[in-house]
Amino acid sequence: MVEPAIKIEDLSYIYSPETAFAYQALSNINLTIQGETITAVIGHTGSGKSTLMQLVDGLLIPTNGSITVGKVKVTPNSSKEDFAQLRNHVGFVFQFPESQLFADSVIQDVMFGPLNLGMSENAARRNAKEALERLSFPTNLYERSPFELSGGQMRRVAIAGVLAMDPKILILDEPTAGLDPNGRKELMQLVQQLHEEGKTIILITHQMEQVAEYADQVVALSHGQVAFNGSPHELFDDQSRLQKIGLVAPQTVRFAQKLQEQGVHITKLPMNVDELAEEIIKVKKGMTGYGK
Ligand SMILES: Nc1ncnc2c1ncn2[C@@H]1O[C@H](COP(=O)(O)OP(=O)(O)OP(=O)(O)O)[C@@H](O)[C@H]1O
Repeated sequence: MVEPAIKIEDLSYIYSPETAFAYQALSNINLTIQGETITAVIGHTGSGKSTLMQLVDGLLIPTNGSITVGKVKVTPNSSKEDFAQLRNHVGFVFQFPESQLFADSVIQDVMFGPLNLGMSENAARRNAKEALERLSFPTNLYERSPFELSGGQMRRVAIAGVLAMDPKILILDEPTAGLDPNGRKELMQLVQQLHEEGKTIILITHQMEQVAEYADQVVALSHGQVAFNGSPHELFDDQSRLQKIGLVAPQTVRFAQKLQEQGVHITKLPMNVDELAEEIIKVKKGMTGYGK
């Protein structure tokens, strides 16, 4: 059994506390995220997803409660070193991470994080090359300015910069935003591959298709609280709960539910197109059918 990667207990966060602008963004969050899983964090705009993930990455200090990642536990009274340790375990790929590229060359940009962690020049270069290779980034572009690259290539360089630090946990904030369909598919294949290599992945997303297809666990936030925590199947199976949190099931699920309304027996809610096709083939072969 894999250890929990992240344990969040009674976590609250208030922006600008004790001022006229004080705003409670998170209240009493209790969550466990298992290691080596893909967890989707979803919820309406302003529900608190980014705030929660910045806390998990040690970029914000909790107002109350605690976050434990491996042997590191941070509370409102933890030291700067504790927060720095948390950041060593967790890599955060921000939305549109390419906007944070800055170095003169691709390789220099990707080496920045490892060097910052105190690695030697050689070790940082090795890690950077490995990360770029893993992202199938062309070697002949390593010395190119990141600003001369295409949008998809820039995104890869930015992600490589985080991977080069080899974090056990990887948070990706809307990683496919702004990419074309091919770019989206390639990026999600990479996410799947990193997961298979043992990384714990947290995906902040508004795309229910991604949740259904890739997530093992889904955490839905609503107004700074956990409104749902379970499997995608459990989430999409309960239409009234979905409506209450303001979410819409992915098309494959809605299609199957429409068939169910017509009396067609569906053996399993399909989480992707392949599973939907399987269900339709079963109906066609008469293995299932009306009301069976
Ligand atoms: N620096 C800040 N100061 C004050 N309030 C903030 C700050 N950052 C975020 N908030 C507020 O906290 C709440 C949660 O914001 P957060 O960015 O975590 O939501 P989100 O779910 O990530 O939204 P989105 O999907 O739009 O990215 C929102 O009401 C937001 O306006």
